[in-house]
Amino acid sequence: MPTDLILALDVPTREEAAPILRQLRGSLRWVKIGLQMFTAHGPDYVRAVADEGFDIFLDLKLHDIPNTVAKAVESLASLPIGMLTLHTCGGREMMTAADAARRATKPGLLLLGVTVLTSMNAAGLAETGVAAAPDAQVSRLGRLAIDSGLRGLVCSPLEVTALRRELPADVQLVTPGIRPAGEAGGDDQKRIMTPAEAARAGSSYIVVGRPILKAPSPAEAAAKIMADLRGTK
Ligand SMILES: O=c1ccn([C@@H]2O[C@H](COP(=O)(O)O)[C@@H](O)[C@H]2O)c(=O)[nH]1
Repeated sequence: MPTDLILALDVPTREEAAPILRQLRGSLRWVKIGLQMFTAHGPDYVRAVADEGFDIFLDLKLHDIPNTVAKAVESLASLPIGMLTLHTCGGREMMTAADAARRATKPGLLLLGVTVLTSMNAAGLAETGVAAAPDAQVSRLGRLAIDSGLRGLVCSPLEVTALRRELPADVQLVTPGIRPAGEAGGDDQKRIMTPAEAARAGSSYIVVGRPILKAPSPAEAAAKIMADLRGTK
């Protein structure tokens, strides 16, 4: 399957998001609504963006005790979402409970396990008590997630080649940490690749926020990234 683009809609207001969505309607399928927009505008905003014709990736990165996460999945099941994230470091019991709730309430939902945030490097991991290198920790958490019933992961594109060797072929690998050539550095993302590199590595989807949102023309920036993705297939 060709790699597809997901726009991370990380802006403060609906008014700021509206012209960006208007420009991308018809060319872009997936929009990621994350903590910034969800905490400000809530479930109604998810419904509103879906009503505009976009598929929704709800990136809430759930991480709590198993019962609480399972109940959150049940509550979110009434929303028009196609993907939802939880943190794999919540452990096997939490992921199994979340997946059981998904099967019972919204079987078509793809639950994605966030492995190691793309803003973390080895030094950052070590500060949290994780001695493993990021790629080793991603492999460990990725295998645990798939073993717990999940069919998709969020990781850096740098880890995709190794995960493709280790995991079943149908596992969806969603990769933020994308920076177009010449745009690397100067922000919080640490484990990065260009769109074309991520596609060649085997990402199912790439997630891009600021390189599109802060571009003089978000529509042109997104079109360029989509052309880069098509050029790799
Ligand atoms: O490990 C992760 C998990 C999620 N994200 C999210 O992706 C986007 C990336 O946005 P950029 O502006 O392109 O950096 C953002 O919404 C993050 O919450 C991630 O970056 N890394």
